[in-house]
Amino acid sequence: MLKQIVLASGNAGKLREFSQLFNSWDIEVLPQSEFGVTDAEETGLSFIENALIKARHASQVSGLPALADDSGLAVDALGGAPGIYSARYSGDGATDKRNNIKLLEALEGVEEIRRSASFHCALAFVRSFDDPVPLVCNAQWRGRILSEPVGEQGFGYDPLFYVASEGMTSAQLPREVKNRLSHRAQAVAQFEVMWRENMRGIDLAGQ
Ligand SMILES: O=c1nc[nH]c2c1ncn2[C@H]1C[C@H](O)[C@@H](COP(=O)(O)OP(=O)(O)OP(=O)(O)O)O1
Ligand SMILES: [Mg+2]
Repeated sequence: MLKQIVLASGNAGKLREFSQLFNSWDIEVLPQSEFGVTDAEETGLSFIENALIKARHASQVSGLPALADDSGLAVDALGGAPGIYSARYSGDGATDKRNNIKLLEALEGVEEIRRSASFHCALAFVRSFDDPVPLVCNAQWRGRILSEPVGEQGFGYDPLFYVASEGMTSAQLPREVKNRLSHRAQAVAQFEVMWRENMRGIDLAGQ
């Protein structure tokens, strides 16, 4: 029987990537919206704390195991900002576009060699809302922030994130390439190892 887990995210770009990343798994990963789960307040001080908050919230509302992703962009020249505040960087009513504009303003005049940055992704998986032994993983992807957006694919800060090994931004990468290299892809690969070690033979919420 197909096992169901809730994906604790309201971000359409992430949900698209996860549906591809989990494509070959024998579990059904359903977005939190299908269970009426609304956004949790991200009050943590780290990606992993926020991922846990989101996963526990989605599990509590849905009654199912839940997986959450908390991710963001840390720019070295900005002391790691916007970091866990990446989605809220441009304040109330923040959008990807406004966040990108704010980032370009913050980096105005900063020379190319000092524009290094990392995407971070923390994943948290809980079997139930009060799971005392969640599965957690963390990964990062190094790049450099361009001076103007390039590319139409992906979401968030992708048009500004230049990936040297590919010679293009993550918004220009074919999605299967982003889904091989990205912080999220690497975190899911770690998660797959943990899943195999920890979940073998475990009944998911009695399913
Ligand atoms: O691969 C990525 N490519 C580009 N940008 C990215 C990526 N991964 C995270 N990001 C940016 C988007 C957002 O500004 C922040 C995530 O914030 P984060 O709170 O984890 O997600 P969110 O609020 O959009 O949705 P949700 O919390 O429901 O999962 O980092
Ligand atoms: Mg969020």
